Amino acid sequence: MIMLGLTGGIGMGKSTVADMFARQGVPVFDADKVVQQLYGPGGGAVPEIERAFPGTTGPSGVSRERLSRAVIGNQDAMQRLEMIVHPMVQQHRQQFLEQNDRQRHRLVVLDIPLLFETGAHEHVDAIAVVSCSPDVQRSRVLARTNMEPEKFEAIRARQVPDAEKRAKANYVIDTGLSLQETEARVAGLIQQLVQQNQTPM
Ligand SMILES: CC(C)(COP(=O)(O)OP(=O)(O)OC[C@H]1O[C@@H](n2cnc3c(N)ncnc32)[C@H](O)[C@@H]1O)[C@@H](O)C(=O)NCCC(=O)NCCS
Ligand SMILES: Nc1ncnc2c1ncn2[C@@H]1O[C@H](COP(=O)(O)OP(=O)(O)OP(=O)(O)O)[C@@H](O)[C@H]1O
Repeated sequence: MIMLGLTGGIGMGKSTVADMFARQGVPVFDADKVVQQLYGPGGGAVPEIERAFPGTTGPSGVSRERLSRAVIGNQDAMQRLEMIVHPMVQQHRQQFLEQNDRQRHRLVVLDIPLLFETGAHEHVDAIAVVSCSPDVQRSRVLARTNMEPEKFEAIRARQVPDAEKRAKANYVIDTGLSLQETEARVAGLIQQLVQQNQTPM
């Protein structure tokens, strides 16, 4: 089974591209989705987050708005949050891999926003990075609700720069194109990876 790590800076199109893989039948592990579950009502991270950052959770789980205010731009706080969340995400990833290995899938995608930052890139077989120009990235991100230029810059400052990611990647997926064109490239990449791994289904 080939494990393809998929990553990219904020707003570069990682979730959109991960959906393209999933639509074409490739199992996708979505780290952000796991975090959403962990933060939801009764989620596994809620009690520890409340202990570390009092007042940031409630009956519907973690308030991302309040948690953002407590951690973004504060290195120590962000690190404490990561020490709570990342081991939980890793555990879910392990379960996903074991399940798909048993089912003998030839290719799986691990959609991990912080692939390099967390060292997860050392545990995958190949790396694909989604990338577009800084202008396109910025305009996509600032179009979101709950996003201001300062928050965008603070998040970006914590991420490995795009050029460095591209240099370390085996494949760069251009998301500055039309959705159709990017999807066609994803299809080509799947074909190439599956052909390389000729183990029986
Ligand atoms: C800081 C939080 C509350 C902000 O929530 P919000 O809903 O506003 O933003 P969202 O989660 O969509 O993230 C926006 C962008 O920031 C990036 N990002 C998230 N956490 C981090 C981090 N610890 N370091 C660098 N970039 C990060 C994401 O990849 C994305 O590109 C949230 O991102 C969080 O709890 N992060 C810690 C958990 C984590 O590291 N998640 C990343 C994947 S495991
Ligand atoms: N060719 C393309 N490939 C990917 N996304 C595109 C493309 N063209 C336009 N978009 C748009 O760009 C946006 C990318 O957002 P997306 O949520 O996928 O980014 P992300 O990298 O997952 O963000 P974050 O890291 O903040 O979670 C979407 O609204 C998507 O429709």
